[in-house]
Amino acid sequence: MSTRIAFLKGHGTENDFVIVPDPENALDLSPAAVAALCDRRAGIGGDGVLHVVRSAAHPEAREMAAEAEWFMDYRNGDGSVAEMCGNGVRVFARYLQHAGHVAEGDLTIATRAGVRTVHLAKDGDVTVGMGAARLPEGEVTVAVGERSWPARNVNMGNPHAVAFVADLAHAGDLYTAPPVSPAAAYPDGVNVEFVVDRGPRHVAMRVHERGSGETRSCGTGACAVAVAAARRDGTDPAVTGTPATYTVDLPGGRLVITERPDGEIEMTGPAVIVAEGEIDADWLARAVG
Ligand SMILES: N[C@@H](CCC[C@H](N)C(=O)O)C(=O)O
Repeated sequence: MSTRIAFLKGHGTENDFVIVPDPENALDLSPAAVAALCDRRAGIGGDGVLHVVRSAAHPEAREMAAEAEWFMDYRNGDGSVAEMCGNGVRVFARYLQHAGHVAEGDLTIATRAGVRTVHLAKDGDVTVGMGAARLPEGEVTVAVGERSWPARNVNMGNPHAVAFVADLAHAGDLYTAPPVSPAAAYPDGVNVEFVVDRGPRHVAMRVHERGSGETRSCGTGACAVAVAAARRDGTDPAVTGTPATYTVDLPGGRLVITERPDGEIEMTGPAVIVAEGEIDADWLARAVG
C-alpha cells in the first residue's frame, strides 16, 4: 500500500486552502506538487496551500521560533511562494485549534512577513494583527481593456495595487492578470484590487491574486483596500489620531479591518475547516511527473 499524506481543506471567506500538516518539515512540497494539489479538477482544489511546519524545523522561520512555535509556509495555487496570506493565517490558526495544538484565545504565527498575533474568539471569528502597511511612493496605473485607473501601491508584507472603480464589472472576467504600470513598481508581481463604495466606511472589492487568479477573497487585499480608502477619505488614523474601521465585502464574505493611529492593522473574519483526509503519495508523485 502506498504512503498516505494527511491533509485538510479549509477556507476563510471562500478563499480556500489545502492544509498540509508537516511539523518536522519532512515533505518535499515542490511547486509542481503544490500546483497538483490545488488543481480543481485533477487534484484537491484550492487557491493555495498552507504548509504547517514548526518554526524550528524550517530554515526561513528558525529565527522566529522563540516567538512563534508554528510557521505558515504559504504557497499560491501555481506553486509560487508568497510572503503573507491574511485569510490563510486565520485558517491556519483554526487548524492549530482543530488539531489541539492551541486553545481559544491568543497565539502567534510565524510568516515570511514576520510574526503575526492571532485571537481565536468564542464566537468563531478570528482576529489577526496584520502589522502596518507600507505605502511605496509613486503613481501606479491598473488597466482592463480600454479602461485604466490610478491605483494606490500598498504593501501588506505582500504587494497590492488598489484601484477605485465605478463598477466592479469594469474589472472584466479577470481570467488574466490586469496590467499594472510601471511594472518596475512590482518586481515580484502584484495582487490587484478593484473597489467600489457601498456606504460610509463600507466598500466592496474583487481581486486578481498573484499566483492564483481571481479568488473569492483576499485578506491582505482587504487590508490594503481599507488603508487606501482611509487615505482617499481623509480618515488616515495617523493624521486624525482616531482608529479607522472599514467593512470590506468580497464575493466570498465580509471582513472588518481596523487601522490604528500607530499604523497597526487588525483584520477580523471567519475561518472554517471543512474536511480532512489522506493524499495518495503515489498519485502525487505521478502528478508531479
Ligand atoms: N489570499 C491571500 C493572499 C495570498 C498571497 C498572494 N496571492 C500573493 O502572492 O501575494 C490573502 O488572503 O491575503
